[in-house]
Amino acid sequence: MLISRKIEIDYGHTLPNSFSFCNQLHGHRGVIVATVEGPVIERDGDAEEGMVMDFKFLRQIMDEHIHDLLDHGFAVWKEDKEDLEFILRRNSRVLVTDEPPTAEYLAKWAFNQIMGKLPEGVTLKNLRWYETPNNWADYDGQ
Ligand SMILES: Nc1nc2c(c(=O)[nH]1)N=C([C@H](O)[C@H](O)COP(=O)(O)OP(=O)(O)OP(=O)(O)O)CN2
Repeated sequence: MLISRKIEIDYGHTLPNSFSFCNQLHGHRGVIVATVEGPVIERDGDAEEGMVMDFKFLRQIMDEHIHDLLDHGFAVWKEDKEDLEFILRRNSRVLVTDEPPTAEYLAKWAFNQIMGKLPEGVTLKNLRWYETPNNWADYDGQ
């Protein structure tokens, strides 16, 4: 059985080599959807009986390992020296990325952030990162 949980964060980024306005310092209301798979718990009297896992716990994992690292923060590429220097001076919440902080990169980053944090028997199947309501990336670990 698959279940999904969505969280939303506000973050800034820039793609310095982009030919479009994405090369500006700008922000997004990111929407992040984690889809996990596991058996439905059937233990009588278990607080999670009838669930793959409690949505509440999935949210806690996403909040701690994604939201709390980037919400109201800025994702900046390590090679983008000029912006990196400014952002590190200006912001206390900064995600320094190995590659340009595209939706693709952030989907992979978020997947890896929560992959090993799930309960036994529950696996992360997909991480969807909406950069805008119309633009998103999916990462399934491949
Ligand atoms: N494959 C990717 N393409 C682009 C990315 C990306 O992460 N992966 N990012 C950007 C920009 O950061 C930009 O924020 C998105 O630009 P745009 O397509 O103009 O988004 P809009 O929300 O303005 O588009 P709508 O169609 O109005 O939703 C660019 N490309």
